[in-house]
Amino acid sequence: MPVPSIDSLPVLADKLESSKRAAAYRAIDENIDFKTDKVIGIGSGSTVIYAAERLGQYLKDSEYSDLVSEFICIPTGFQSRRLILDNGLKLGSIEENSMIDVDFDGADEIDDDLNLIKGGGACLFQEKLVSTSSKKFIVVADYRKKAPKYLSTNWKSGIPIEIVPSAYVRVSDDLKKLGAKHVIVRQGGSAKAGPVVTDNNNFLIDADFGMLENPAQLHDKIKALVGVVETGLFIDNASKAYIGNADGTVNVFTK
Ligand SMILES: O=C(CO)[C@H](O)[C@H](O)COP(=O)(O)O
Repeated sequence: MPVPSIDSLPVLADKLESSKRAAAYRAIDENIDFKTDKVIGIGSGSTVIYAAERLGQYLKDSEYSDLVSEFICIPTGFQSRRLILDNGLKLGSIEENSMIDVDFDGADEIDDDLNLIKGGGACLFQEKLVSTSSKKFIVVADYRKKAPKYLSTNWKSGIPIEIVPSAYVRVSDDLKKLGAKHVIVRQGGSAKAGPVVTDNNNFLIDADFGMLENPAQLHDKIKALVGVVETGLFIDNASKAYIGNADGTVNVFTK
């Protein structure tokens, strides 16, 4: 079955979903070299669902199927493993494939320099492991994610930080000393009494530092705290961002 052209797709009733699908489909169409790429990163969240779906469409197209069936897809967590398997793609591990050709992932906020806040879906450590192991890291997102200037303008939940569970009091105190206005250990809400536990059996802290004029410097300071595994600030990592609009058009930002 040939890969459907983006223009021929039925319009989705939900404009936000349309924008995510348009961004992810175009990102896949324009950033995989089907002849030379072999190892593909598949991130987490609701937008990357459409990236895995598009790759699944290529798998069913006889012109591409032999090549795509040989692709090894590297997940960034439990949800992304399922996306790979549910779309018929070959699941691989980062232990066996430490060099990734191209990675597709979502973001919670994106600034003009393509610095990102990630971790809204609690997968930031594996997302960073995969994105920083990739020759190209392509961000797929909807129109709500572009910061007018500074990160933490639209994303108000704070910077997600993965921490070793026993260090949560110490790291919370240290983050306040670094200037965080509000620090919480992320809770499971009605789905779980107590903290969210990541795919790596760690906790997450969301730390609100207000708008970030120098995200690189803040990342370095947080990363240096004892107990911090990784921060959700992705600095100088993304190669391009595909941001879908409500009308189905897509803006592409390049570094
Ligand atoms: O960082 C993430 C998960 O840890 C996601 O990529 C981020 O939250 C974006 O998700 P969505 O595409 O659902 O907006």
